[in-house]
Amino acid sequence: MSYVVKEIFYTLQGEGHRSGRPAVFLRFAGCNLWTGREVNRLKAICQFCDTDFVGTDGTDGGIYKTALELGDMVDRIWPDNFSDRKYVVCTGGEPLLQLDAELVNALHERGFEIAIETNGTQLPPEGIDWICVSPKAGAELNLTYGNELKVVVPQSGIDLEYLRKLDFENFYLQPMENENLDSNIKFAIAYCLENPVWNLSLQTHKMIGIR
Ligand SMILES: C[S@@+](CC[C@H](N)C(=O)[O-])C[C@H]1O[C@@H](n2cnc3c(N)ncnc32)[C@H](O)[C@@H]1O
Ligand SMILES: Nc1nc2[nH]cc(C(=O)O)c2c(=O)[nH]1
Ligand code: SF4
Ligand SMILES: [Mg+2]
Repeated sequence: MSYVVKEIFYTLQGEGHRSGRPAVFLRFAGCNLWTGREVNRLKAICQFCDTDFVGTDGTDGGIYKTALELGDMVDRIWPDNFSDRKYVVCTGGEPLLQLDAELVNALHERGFEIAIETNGTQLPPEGIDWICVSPKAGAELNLTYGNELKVVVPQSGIDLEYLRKLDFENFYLQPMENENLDSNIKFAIAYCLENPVWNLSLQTHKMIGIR
């Protein structure tokens, strides 16, 4: 199995429960909820995406022919030493269109703890260490368990009362970045204060100017 990768980079997790944690981000190309092309955005199931996941032209992007080859590249990007803290966040695009048992094994063999950021439409291979699901209105939610549920708000057609009963350890609301960001933040704050199961997740990497 080969892997189509947009980019690989080392940064701090900006969002959710583990925000602030150093991680290699492995961004796969392609998504099942949007082509990634602006001309198709308004026809997409997911219309608010903030990410360019088309093609292989990012840092260390490319088509990796084997899990071993991709595992080696991720390992090369982790700093020397600190081998007990190795952490990779698989994202995209939709990582579960490509992440398979072979790649999970290759990353584990190199000492990585493996996280995913997923839209929840696909089921994961076994062994992923940290699952963050971010459901999308109008898309089937098939992955209903994990470590964190991170809902971008507001989204019409998303039922937060239903979602908070699912089998997750942590529940986050993340304000949608668009022209209404300020009011989206206010909405998320008010909702968390009234429904304290929910915690606020801010996209901190955007505030501090890192990737
Ligand atoms: C680009 S997605 C890639 C992973 C996967 N496809 C997903 O949707 O979870 C990574 C995270 O960014 C969130 N996100 C995307 N666009 C956003 C926006 N405009 N504002 C806030 N969060 C956004 C997603 O909901 C998801 O939690
Ligand atoms: N710093 C940083 N943190 C992130 N957390 C989730 C991201 C993503 O695009 O999946 C992301 C990202 O793109 N950058
Ligand atoms: S599901 Fe994720 S990657 Fe796909 S378009 Fe939506 S936010 Fe972007
Ligand atoms: Mg991002």
